[in-house]
Amino acid sequence: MGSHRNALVAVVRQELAEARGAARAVLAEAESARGEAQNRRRLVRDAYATCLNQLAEARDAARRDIQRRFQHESTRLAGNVRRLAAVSATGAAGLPWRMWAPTEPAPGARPGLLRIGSLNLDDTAALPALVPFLDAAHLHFEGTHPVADGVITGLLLRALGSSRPGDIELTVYDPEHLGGTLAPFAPLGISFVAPGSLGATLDDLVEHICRVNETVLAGEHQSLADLTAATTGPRPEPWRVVVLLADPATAEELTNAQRAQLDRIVRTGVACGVHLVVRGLALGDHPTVRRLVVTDQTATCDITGDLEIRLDPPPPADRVTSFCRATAERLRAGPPPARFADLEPRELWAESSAHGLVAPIGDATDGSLVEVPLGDDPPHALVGGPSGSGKTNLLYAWLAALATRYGPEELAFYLLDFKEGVSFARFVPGPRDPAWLPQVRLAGINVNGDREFGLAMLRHLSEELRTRAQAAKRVDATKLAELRAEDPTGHWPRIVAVIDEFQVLLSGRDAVADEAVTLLEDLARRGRSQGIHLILASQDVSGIEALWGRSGLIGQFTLRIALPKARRILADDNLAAAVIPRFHAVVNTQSGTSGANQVVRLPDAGDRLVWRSLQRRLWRDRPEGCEQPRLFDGDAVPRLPESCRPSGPVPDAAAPVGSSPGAVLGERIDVAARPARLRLGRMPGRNLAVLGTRTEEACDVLAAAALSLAAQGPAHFSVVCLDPDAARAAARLIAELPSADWCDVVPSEPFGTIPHYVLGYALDAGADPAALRRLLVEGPEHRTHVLGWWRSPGRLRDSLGGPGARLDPIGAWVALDVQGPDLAPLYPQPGGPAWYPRNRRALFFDRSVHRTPEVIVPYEVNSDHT
Ligand SMILES: Nc1ncnc2c1ncn2[C@@H]1O[C@H](COP(=O)(O)OP(=O)(O)OP(=O)(O)O)[C@@H](O)[C@H]1O
Repeated sequence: MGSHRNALVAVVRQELAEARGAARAVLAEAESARGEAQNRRRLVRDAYATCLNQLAEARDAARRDIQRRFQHESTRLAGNVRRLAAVSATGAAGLPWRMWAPTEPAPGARPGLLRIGSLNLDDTAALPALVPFLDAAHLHFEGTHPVADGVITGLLLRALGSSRPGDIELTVYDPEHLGGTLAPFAPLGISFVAPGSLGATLDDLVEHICRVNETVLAGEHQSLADLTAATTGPRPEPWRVVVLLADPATAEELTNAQRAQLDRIVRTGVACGVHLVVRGLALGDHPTVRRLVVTDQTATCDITGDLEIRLDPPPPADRVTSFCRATAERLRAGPPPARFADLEPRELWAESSAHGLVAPIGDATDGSLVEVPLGDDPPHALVGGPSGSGKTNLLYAWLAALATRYGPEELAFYLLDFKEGVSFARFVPGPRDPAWLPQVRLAGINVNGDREFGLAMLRHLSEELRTRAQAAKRVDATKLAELRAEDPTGHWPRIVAVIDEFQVLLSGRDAVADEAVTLLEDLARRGRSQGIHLILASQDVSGIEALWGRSGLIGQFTLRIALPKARRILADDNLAAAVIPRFHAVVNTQSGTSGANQVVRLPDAGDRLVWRSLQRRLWRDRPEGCEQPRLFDGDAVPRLPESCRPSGPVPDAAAPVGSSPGAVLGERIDVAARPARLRLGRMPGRNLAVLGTRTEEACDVLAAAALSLAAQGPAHFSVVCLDPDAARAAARLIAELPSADWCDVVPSEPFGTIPHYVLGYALDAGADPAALRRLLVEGPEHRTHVLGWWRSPGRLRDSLGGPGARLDPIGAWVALDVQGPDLAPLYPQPGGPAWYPRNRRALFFDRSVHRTPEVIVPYEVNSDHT
């Protein structure tokens, strides 16, 4: 029993021990799980906190970024809007009242927007609040009447101030105050509609719209705005602005018929330039109606939605009145004359000159531009007016109008001014401005002493005429348009040759005048069909009279332009030029007959800066290969071209010698500015005498001749200088020549294997006559030539042996300050050439090539060596 119990106890004990052990294990496991869970919870808590922090940071960063972007974008957009506003409401349309002044619109500019106040957006500077009006909208106001009236006053002043006087006709219906609300505008001659006459006014407006549609737009244009944009010149019809300031009681008085008329105007008015500004009357819905609701100092507009507009104060009444008075005064005086810029076309170089040249030179008294034609009829123009009457100005205006319409492929200018002055110098590159007018091929300035250059230009044009006539003949064309059609790839621009003070060319009974008249007659007669047009201008009635004597010539100049007080430009019984005011001109395309006059107001085209900016624009657009014009400046001394100087290695004595090297003596007075050359072949008489007392010029002629000869091949030079004043120039020349020696006397053994040139300075001062004679007579056969300077033809003869000495060995001469008759012994015709010495000009005669002598300009050779 006892053992049984003990065994049971042991079993129980065992089981209890096991259960305790199991419970302990479970407990340990639970505790470890709990520790783990607690750990996880801590981790999750920590992560959660971190996450919250990170999210807060990210949110703050995103918010800051959004705010920055918003700020940036709103500033940018506001800037855009401000810039847009600035171009949409320029000058009088947008300036604050304290700075306000009327501004004339640019030609062809469309009306913009008008400022009424400002828009305040968060964080950005205020933006201007603008509304459309002319050519765009009717305006309808609701709200406080006095505030609306102030806004209307401002809008009207801005619209009037940014358009031309007379471009807006104002009608006011103001039954409450009988016109008093807009009384400051009264000086403009506005129509006030009496109470009870509104119906008639609306009927009038409807009729006006019908008329504009029928006769002005005529189905060809959608609106007056389109028509104005398509044409140059003033607006065909003024805008009609009708202000209706009613009160609700009046509104009820509108009859059904009146309401219907008002609705018609709302629908059709804007296209025909009729605009309503209405306060106190209902206006039907239409896309052209803009609605503004005004309260005390603020407004909203359907364009800007809910944004609040802070209204500008109304303009001061005295400013409105003074503006209206000034405008009325300007209206009475007529429109201001066209400005230089008004002559410019909408598009540069868009015209073809195939059928002629048409360009405005100014405007008529009604403001429309007056276009002057040149082509088959009229082909040439005669311009006249006394000194200071504005001829140069007129030519500037005309040339600018032509040069902006016709590109260099269509038009070429040849410009010559015989006045003392440089009026055409602005068209060619200068020291301060490298630009030139791309159409100008040639410009002559300070030409008054050099009639030969006028002749050279006429010869050049004559040559061009011949080329064109031949080309036309080949393709059976009778005029330029046909030639251009047959030869589309050819370069056949119309040529306009302007000769200011042309009478200088024709004055005098000499060979220059005779040839000039012959060439002018030919150009005038045949130039018409070949696209060569002459514009002759003169202040001198005797010059014009010289033309009247030549009916063959004057008859071709059917276009006449007479400036104030011009005489004999128009027909004798046509007195228009005597009565026109300053800065006006009479344009007459019927040879000046009375009845064909057109009076033109000329713009001021003289401003150098304005001209320069126009010319720069044209110059930048010049086609590739457009060459710089040839400038002949009578006051400039040309430099010996580098190509005429020896350069590089000394010519090899074994190199071939040309059969007749050419000595360059000076610049020819011709269009190409070629050097005048004397051929020195192996023939008798191939020597040169430079005659005259002007040491410097004589030295320059000899130096240019010697240097140019040295540049052409191997040659030896012997320099004999018998005048101490020329010694310096002679020494300088020797220094530059590749092979030269200084001789005290004329060389006695002159003949060698290469050409030998004896340069004699002041040979009349004691050269041995026999040696000199032998050299002159026998030298050329042996390629030895004398290039000598004698101070007069008499002393030349003396140095060759005295009164009986023959001058045949002198085959060519250059005369400086020697009178024509003194040259008779060296000239084939009795009496000598017609020559009156001029500074820095010389007469060159080569017996073997010249029929008559040629005027040349001695080159400056050594100015850089002193
Ligand atoms: N339409 C114009 N508007 C304003 N000023 C003008 C106008 N036409 C000419 N002038 C001015 O009048 C002056 C004389 O004009 P311009 O030099 O053209 O006359 P001109 O007949 O060529 O005189 P001249 O033959 O003596 O040179 C210049 O100062 C010029 O600026």
